[in-house]
Amino acid sequence: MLKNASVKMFFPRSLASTNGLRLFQRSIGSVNVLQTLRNRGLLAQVSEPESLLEQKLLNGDKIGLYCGADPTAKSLHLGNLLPLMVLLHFYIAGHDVYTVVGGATGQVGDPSGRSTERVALENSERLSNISKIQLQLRSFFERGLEYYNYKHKETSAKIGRAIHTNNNNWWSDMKMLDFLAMYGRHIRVNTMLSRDSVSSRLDGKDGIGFNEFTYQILQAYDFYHLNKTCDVTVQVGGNDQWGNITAGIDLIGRIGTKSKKEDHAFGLTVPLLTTSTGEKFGKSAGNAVFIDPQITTPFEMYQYFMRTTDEDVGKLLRTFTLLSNDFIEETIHSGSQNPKERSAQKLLAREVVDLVHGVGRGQDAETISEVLYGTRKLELRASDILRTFQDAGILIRCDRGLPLDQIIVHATGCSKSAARRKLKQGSIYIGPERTKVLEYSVDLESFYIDDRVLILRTGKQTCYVIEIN
Ligand SMILES: Nc1ncnc2c1ncn2[C@@H]1O[C@H](COP(=O)(O)OP(=O)(O)OP(=O)(O)O)[C@@H](O)[C@H]1O
Ligand SMILES: N[C@@H](Cc1ccc(O)cc1)C(=O)O
Repeated sequence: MLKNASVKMFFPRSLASTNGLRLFQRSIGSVNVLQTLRNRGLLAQVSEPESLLEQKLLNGDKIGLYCGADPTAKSLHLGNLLPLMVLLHFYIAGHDVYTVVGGATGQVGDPSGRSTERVALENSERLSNISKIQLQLRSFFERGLEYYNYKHKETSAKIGRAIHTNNNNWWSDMKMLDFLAMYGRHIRVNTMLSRDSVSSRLDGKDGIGFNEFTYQILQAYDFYHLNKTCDVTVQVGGNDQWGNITAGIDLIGRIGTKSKKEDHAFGLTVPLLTTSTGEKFGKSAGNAVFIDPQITTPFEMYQYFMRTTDEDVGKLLRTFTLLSNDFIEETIHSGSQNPKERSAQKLLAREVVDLVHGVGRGQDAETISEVLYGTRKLELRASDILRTFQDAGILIRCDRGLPLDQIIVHATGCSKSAARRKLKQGSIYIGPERTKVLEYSVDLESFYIDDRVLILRTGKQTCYVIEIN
């Protein structure tokens, strides 16, 4: 949580509002979604025959796609959103998307991309993670659609269906003997051994546990099950999931389904979002930005994107928003005339917060940023400031009539003598105009915004918003 907004400085200026069709990704309909994804840098690998999938899309065929997430944490993070963005593009183009929370697979542990075995979670923790992640998956598509509709006012898009499920639904009644008898012969151990997630562990001194070794079979069967029961033909995941996804394609290919023998299953992977040092951005690397507002507040997410470098901002705008590539290019080009404004970063931060936390939350985060950083003359009303700071959990309350030294003590937690020292040293500024004050006995009334809000700055870096009751 943000602790009363101790801040790093950046100085964005407001960018003109981005509503309107011109700015936005068009409804895709029979347009080739694969090409859209490629243009946005959202495709790492597509399984063959790629041209067949492309043709289906161009024919206007409706397809079913899925992506899974294991309940290994309380919350999804930004890295997990990449494959979900791919599903969102298909969803708004009229295709059906399925999400699978790994109630069953989460008990086993995916070895993909890891050099050590996962630590098993307590049942209670896993169950709690499952319900939180299910809610997040549902809300991602609801908010994604809301975000899309808000911007794309001209036509009602041809939306598909978003269906959310848990692989425990089909694994809980599965008997081991039945599974081995029915599917064991279709699964080749030599292929399993050759997958990166397994082969990379075979030479290490700890090897790999049987649980993690069999993980690919579970995910392969999930794909087979969804293919058979819901007509899902495409699985989407991060590029580290390629082995598990192709295991599913192999299984579907070997067993086939009577009704649609000619039907192929496909895999699409997204490039892994990495840190500047090339590490996968996620839970295991401990560098995740979570989408649960209790863990990473919308304002912290906004700040995270505001810190994007000029080199990365275009890529992230294409990845994490539905704004059209033309509009993104235009923004970056006009932003480069005045780099201090960081207008592309500001657009990115506002759009992603809107998409993840709901339309309007990006503007709220921008409001907080303007108050905290005093980037321009403050024209906000007290009610807007109070609501946004209250929602962000960083509003401080004080009784009317308290002298300034006591307000400083209350806001910062320092001692009364330290507060008076700060005043004497000239490091206290108050009010929207950042007026330097040296005396604790100063009359505060004239510095209040709408007679209810006091902005207090201690030094250049830290700002507090105080509601005067
Ligand atoms: N940094 C990332 N970039 C792109 N996709 C990612 C990233 N991190 C996770 N994913 C994808 O999100 C989906 C769900 O992943 P999962 O729930 O296992 O999270 P994870 O962060 O990969 O977990 P862990 O770090 O514990 O391995 C998978 O398809 C995975 O490839
Ligand atoms: N193995 C995936 C999660 C997943 C689970 C079940 C599936 O059917 C698909 C994907 C991961 O760890 O990222």
